Order: sequence, then structure tokens, then C-alpha cells
Amino acid sequence: MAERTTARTDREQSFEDSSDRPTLSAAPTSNRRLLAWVSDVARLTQPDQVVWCDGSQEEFDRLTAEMVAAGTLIPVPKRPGSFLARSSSSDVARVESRTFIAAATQEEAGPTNNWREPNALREELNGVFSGSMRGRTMYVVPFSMGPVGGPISQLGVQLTDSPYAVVSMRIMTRMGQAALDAITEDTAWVPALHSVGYPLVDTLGRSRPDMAWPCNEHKYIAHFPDTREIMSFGSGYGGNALLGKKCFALRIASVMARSEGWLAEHMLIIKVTSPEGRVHHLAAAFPSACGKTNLAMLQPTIPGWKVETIGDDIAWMRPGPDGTLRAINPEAGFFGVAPGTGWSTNPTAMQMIGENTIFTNVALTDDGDVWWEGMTDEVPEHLTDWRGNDWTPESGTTAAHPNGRFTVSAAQCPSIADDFDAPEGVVIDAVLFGGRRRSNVPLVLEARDWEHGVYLGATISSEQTAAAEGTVGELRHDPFAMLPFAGYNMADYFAHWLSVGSSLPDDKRPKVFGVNWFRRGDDGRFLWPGFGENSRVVEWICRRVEGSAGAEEIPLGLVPGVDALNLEGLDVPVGDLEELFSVDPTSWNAELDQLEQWFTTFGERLPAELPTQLQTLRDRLPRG
Ligand SMILES: Nc1nc2c(ncn2[C@@H]2O[C@H](COP(=O)(O)OP(=O)(O)OP(=O)(O)O)[C@@H](O)[C@H]2O)c(=O)[nH]1
Ligand SMILES: O=C([O-])CC(=O)C(=O)O
Ligand SMILES: [Mn+2]
Repeated sequence: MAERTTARTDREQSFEDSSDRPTLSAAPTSNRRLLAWVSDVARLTQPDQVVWCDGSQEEFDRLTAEMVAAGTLIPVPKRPGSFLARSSSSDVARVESRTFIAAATQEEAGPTNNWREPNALREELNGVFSGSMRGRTMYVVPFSMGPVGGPISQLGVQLTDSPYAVVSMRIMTRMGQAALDAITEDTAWVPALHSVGYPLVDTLGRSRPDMAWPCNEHKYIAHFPDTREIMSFGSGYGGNALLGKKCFALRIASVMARSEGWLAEHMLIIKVTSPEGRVHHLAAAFPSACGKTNLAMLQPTIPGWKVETIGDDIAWMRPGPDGTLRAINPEAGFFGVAPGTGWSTNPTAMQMIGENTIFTNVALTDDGDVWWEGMTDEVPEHLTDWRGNDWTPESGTTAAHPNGRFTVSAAQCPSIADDFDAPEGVVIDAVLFGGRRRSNVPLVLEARDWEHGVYLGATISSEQTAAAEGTVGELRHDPFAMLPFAGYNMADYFAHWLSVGSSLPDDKRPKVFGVNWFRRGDDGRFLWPGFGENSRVVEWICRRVEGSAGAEEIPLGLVPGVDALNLEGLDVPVGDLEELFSVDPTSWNAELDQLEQWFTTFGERLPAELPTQLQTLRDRLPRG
């Protein structure tokens, strides 16, 4: 814990004196709505000063230096320009139980979201934010999701008292003056208010020391879909605090997308080039910590194939004038899971994070580098763990938090695609849905048509990971990998997917696939080697798109026949391969019973196509 070194009293003074406290006269914008909002928030939260961020390197260097002085960041000498942040141990992941969708009615938010009545929540939040920035600086962070001015892009402004959020937003979004300049009186932009909820001065004027990672036990991640506003309180971590990411690019954007006929999705985007030079773009939705970053940076093990990265977490997809589905990655960086990222699993990411990277909740080596489980085969004999304690392999804990992360600019990704920045997006040829399933779900499966594909997306379930609070390993439904991210009723979201699909011409509509890298044998080991070997599945998918690969029909859909999956040079026992595609009628019927039960939670709003698909599947299963 580091004490603040700046003198408090002078600033408090100017606080009391000035009626229009934090002066806005120096603001680098004349946008009235923005100025009014900034000044209203400053009046409510009472920061010492307001700083307008320009997104420059100088600003980044100044903020990181201040955070090093305050103990929030620790330099990582082995990686130039890199820092480690250790969060409070109670602030390590998204908090779904405190994530609210304040739609006009509970029905609008739907059964999968925590609904709050908007006026009541707003009032509650006004109380919570009142004075919440006392003794701190409030940063104004203008940002663009997608290239500034692009036809699929959107603008936002985050107000935050967390310099960690500011520097992270600079990496993760197009942040700074260019975004601010794009906000004119008549452009739409999303106001996103954030406070860590740890004021340094109380209402009586008494001060307290700062902490390395200030936060508040009482958290709110609140969304107002009708007015397209975000208010986040109490957390400094990832998806809770970098408001361009899950809050805007998924929850608010999904609401915009529904009313405007497009899709805001928890999906990676890759560009795949075949040995003949044919290019295909794939988008894939997997739940948090289920392999998006890894697939986005895949290095194919099969000769002649190339995979390049466009996005690793979020895709905005719009039907284009030519009938194709065009996608951009609205982000500008990667907030990736560190544990499991190593030279053998994701060498691209390892190259990418050699410098200019912010690490959060990973371990430090004695010689000034970072480390986490899965980075190297050899485990160091001594480390400082993510909490800052001495650690040895005998400690009986993990050295890094399982949701430890790296934050790095996409510009540093060696596999970044040339069309990463294309404002009009890339044409999506195939959409993949996957989860972490130890049984039942085959390695790869092609949907018979769009409706069947929507069924595959809607019925994703996955073993819970460390990316949110909850019991790791428990199976839960995570439709479209959007359970924590859909900003409106999930049943309406299914209907929207059906409707977007039917608006696309037959020859332009992406094919849909299900994948599962995580199936295990009876002995608990993964049946499929995964990672680079997933290129074999990608190859089959591309060949199906081209119309040149065979498929066999099984009750679940279409799978590669014996010869259709390229297994050359792969050492997987035949028994394992059979198991990867095996369908056990008894456990499938049990799964369908469970799904049918889950469908009832959506009541009348559930599109009829989904129970129809389920019944078709039931009819096709052999009697168990
Ligand atoms: N067995 C196996 N594990 C994998 C595979 N791909 C990824 N993983 C592991 O899954 C974990 C999370 O992978 P990521 O690629 O970071 O997941 P993500 O979907 O990008 O996660 P978020 O950033 O939370 O949305 C890591 O520990 C990976 O090592 C695979 O093909 N096989
Ligand atoms: O939002 C976060 O904190 C990290 C993330 O990508 C996810 O959980 O899917
Ligand atoms: Mn994610």
C-alpha cells in the first residue's frame, strides 16, 4: 500500500471555493452535451481535478510513471515498457451478480439478466457516486470502437478515476483527441461513467491514504439500454472497468444492433488463407476463457495454411449493401488470459507480449520477468505470486491468478491481418459456436441450415471458468457465449439472429458450425491436442465453405467423414478420434431433457424454431 505524496489541502481548498469546480474552460471540445455531462458528473463525484485525455504516448508515460510511484504498477524489467498490476484479491474478474440491465421492464431484460427499474437504479447510483472521486483526478477518456469515423464504428466517452483504466483504454480502444474530434453536436456517443468507489476524502474533509488497487466491496456494473448509458462502480478490473469492452461493445451495442439490424457478438475473427491462396474469414463465439484468443492467433500445423488475426473477443457484424455479412473488431488491443499462454500453445501471443504490455495478477520472477502456469514447462523454484507473496512449487496455490491477464496493442500482434483496420469490415464466410464440454459435443459439426445454426448457438453450454465469479467447472448454459453480455431479452436475441439470417441472400449467408476442443476420455485427458492442431478443423470448415469437402450426416448434424478431416502427421489414437465424434443416445436424451427444461424459462417469447430444432434432434437420435 502506497501513501499518496501529492499535497491534498490546496486542492481541497480550490474545491470548496470554486462553484464550477474542475474548470472546464480548458476543455478541448465545445460539444455542449459532453461538457454538460462532464460538469454534472464532476459536481456529483467531486474530484480534485478533471483531466481530458489526448491518447498520446506522453500521457501514457506520465500516467504509468505516476502509478509506479503510487505502487499500482510495478515495472517488469525483462520486458521494455511493461508493467505488472496486482489487483485487490476481491477484484479479479467480472461480477455477473452485480451486473444490471435497467431496461424499462423486467420482461425487456429477460430471464438471464439482473433487471433493475431504471429510475430506482439511477437514484441508487447517484447516491453511490456522490463524492466517490473526492481526492482523486477524474479523467475524460474519449474513444472510438472501430476505426474513427468508420461506417460500423461507434463513439463513447468514459469518465473514470482509475488511471489503470485510462492506460488500458488507450491500449484497447482508439482513445484520445481523434475520437473526441469525431464527437459533434449531432453524433451519437455513449456516456460511460466509472469510479473505483474509494474516495480519499470523506464528507467531513478527513483524508485517508490511497491503496495500490483501490476498489469497493459494493459493486455495480449498470447499463441503461434505452438511453444507452453505462455506470460502473467499485471495480477496477477488466470487463467491469474498461467500459468500451463488455459494457459498450456487447451489452449496449447488442441493443443498438437489434434495433438497427446488425449483430454485436462475443466472437473472434480470423482471416484464413488456403494453400491455393483462397481467403476466408471466420467468426467464432466461445464463452470467456474457452479459447478465442488462442484460435485468433492460431499457427497452423498443416502445411500451406495461414491464419491471421482480426479480433480475439468481439465482432460487430452488419449485412452489407452486397448482401454479405461484414464484420469489424471494434477493439484495438487484446485483454488476454495469461495462464495457459506459452511458447507451445500460443507462440504468437508470447511474441506479442515481449514489450509494452500491462500484466495483471500474474507472478514475478526473481530476475524481473513475469510468469504464470503454462508459460514454460519448467516451473521456477521461487516467485513472487500475484498477491505479492513468496511462492515456491510447494506453496499449494497457483502463482498467477487463473484469470490473470495481459493487455497489449493489436499493433504488436505478429499475426495481425492487413484488413484488421478496414473500416467497412471483412466478409464473414463461416460462424463457429463452441464451449468447454468434456462429453457429448463432437469436435466439429456443421449445421444443416441457418435455423439449425441458431439452435447450435442458443444451446451452447460450457464449464464455468475463472473469468467471472462462480464455481469453476460447473456446466452452465451460455447461449451464443453471450449469457453475461446480451443487453436485452435472450429470447428476443435468438429471434434477432433468425431474422438477420433470413435477411441475407442464400449464397451470401455464412455457414454455421459447432466445435469443441475440450472433450475428454474416461481417464480425464483431452482427446484432441487442440491449439495449432485446430487448423485441421479450420481446414475442413473452409473446404465446406468452398464446397470441396465431404460430410457425413449424424443425428446432430454434418461431420467430416473418415477421409474428410486432414489427419496427416497427427498422432491421435483411432479410438480417441472415434470418441471425439461419438453420440451416446442416453446422455444426449438427458441433455435434451435438460435443454427443454431450460427453454421453458423464456416462456412465450422463445422463437418456435428452437423447440422445433430440439424435437428434430430428438427424433433423429437412436433409441437409447
Ligand atoms: N485443451 C485446450 N485448451 C485450450 C485450447 N485453446 C485454448 N485453451 C485454453 O483455454 C484457456 C483460455 O483460452 P483463451 O484463448 O484465452 O480464451 P478466450 O475465449 O479468449 O477468453 P476471454 O478473454 O475470457 O474471452 C487457456 O488456458 C488456454 O490455454 C485448445 O484448443 N485446447
Ligand atoms: O471481460 C473480461 O473481463 C474479460 C473477457 O474478455 C471475458 O470475460 O470474456
Ligand atoms: Mn471475452
